Amino acid sequence: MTTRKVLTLTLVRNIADEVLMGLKKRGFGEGKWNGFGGKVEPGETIPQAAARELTEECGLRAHYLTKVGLLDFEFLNDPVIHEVHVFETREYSGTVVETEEMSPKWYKIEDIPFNEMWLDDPIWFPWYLKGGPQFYGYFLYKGFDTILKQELKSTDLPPTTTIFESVKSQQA
Ligand SMILES: COc1nc(N)nc2c1ncn2[C@H]1C[C@H](O)[C@@H](COP(=O)(O)OP(=O)(O)OP(=O)(O)O)O1
Repeated sequence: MTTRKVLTLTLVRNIADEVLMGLKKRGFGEGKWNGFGGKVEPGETIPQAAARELTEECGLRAHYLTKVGLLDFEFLNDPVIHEVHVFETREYSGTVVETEEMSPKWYKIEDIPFNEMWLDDPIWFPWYLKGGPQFYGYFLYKGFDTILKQELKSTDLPPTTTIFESVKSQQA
């Protein structure tokens, strides 16, 4: 029987259209560049978890988060499926800082370090970058270096946005 671990992954874009990536310093995905995120804790909504993880991992507070996609990762002989909710923000406050978990760096789109990221990233990232409806992806991994099955499709859902009024009012 499988169980689902619900996780978030947030991509931050600046006015120069760069993407903030984080080099994971410990734990799952150590040594890989990724967006910012982690487990949804009891009592949190998924966007609240995404906002919290973003602040914990790179210091930024999102003014809003737009849900751009959903990714399911299954690992052969592992009953735990990673259900990863992917968000984007382009409005935030605070200063980018290195944390215990992540070393952040802005990347121009053409310089995103796909060869130092999860194998699935070069597959779905271009869908994210081109915009449009939310995407859905499924990846079956054998270990962490082989993808046995993959599916990526567009859904009919438009991107949905959660605005964090408390952050906005703190700015006023
Ligand atoms: C191969 O599967 C994955 N690919 C990609 N590109 N990203 C993934 C995959 N599986 C999970 N992720 C994302 C989702 C999260 O943003 C992180 C994992 O978060 P982490 O393990 O750090 O989350 P927590 O369990 O909350 O960890 P801490 O309690 O240590 O913060 O990677």
